[in-house]
Amino acid sequence: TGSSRPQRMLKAVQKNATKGDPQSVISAIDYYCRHKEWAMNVGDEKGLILDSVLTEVNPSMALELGTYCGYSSVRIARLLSPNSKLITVEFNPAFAAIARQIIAYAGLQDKVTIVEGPSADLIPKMKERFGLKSFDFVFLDHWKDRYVPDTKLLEECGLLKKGTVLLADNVICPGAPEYLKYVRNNPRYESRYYKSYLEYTKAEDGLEKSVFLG
Ligand SMILES: O=C(NCCCCCn1ccnc1)c1cc(-c2ccc(F)cc2)cc(O)c1O
Ligand SMILES: [Mg+2]
Repeated sequence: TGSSRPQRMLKAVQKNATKGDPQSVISAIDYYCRHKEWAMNVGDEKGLILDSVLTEVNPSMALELGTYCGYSSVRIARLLSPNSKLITVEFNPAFAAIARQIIAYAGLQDKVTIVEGPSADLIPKMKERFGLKSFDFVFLDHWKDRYVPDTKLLEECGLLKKGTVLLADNVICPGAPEYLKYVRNNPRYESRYYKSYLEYTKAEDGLEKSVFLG
């Protein structure tokens, strides 16, 4: 059997990026996925919006739901202050194995913890496992029908505090209509849509930024 798309992406990073240089890892993946083989990374255009929101929030504790190959983990971790951390949740062990190698290649392994398993099971264990009180920033990029239940779970587990920023990928394509309804009609959130494009394509997509009001 041949290689997988994530394995080919890792090879492209090892071939074209410089070890310990996160920006070169990001550029190598974006080049590969734009010119060789599409893949579901947040990508360079939506990535710039992610960067700007991150710089504004400057989180101490960040959570990512949906690691895939670690592209957005690298984008997030490269912008974190010293002693700040990213926890990223991946359901698929094969994805997690590649992500671990790509994050390590970028030299960001000390800032990122990858946890494997269903977010529904892992979220309620976060406080005890990582000794954390709450997250300042959450990037939602996993199964689109899990955005609402996992947001409710984060609320119920007391993992959101006043001012926590949720940023959701793909709210247009593939789409997360229930999530948009949930955060936009909810007095506990202040929401805003950032129009952009589906990674490496001309199709519309965008990010929804929602501030938890406590
Ligand atoms: O499905 C996506 N992501 C979830 C992957 C599995 C998550 C597993 N997991 C991790 C933790 N808990 C569960 C996704 C899809 C697309 C897309 C867009 C157009 C198209 F034609 C095909 C696909 C674009 C994205 O940007 C995406 O993020
Ligand atoms: Mg996505």
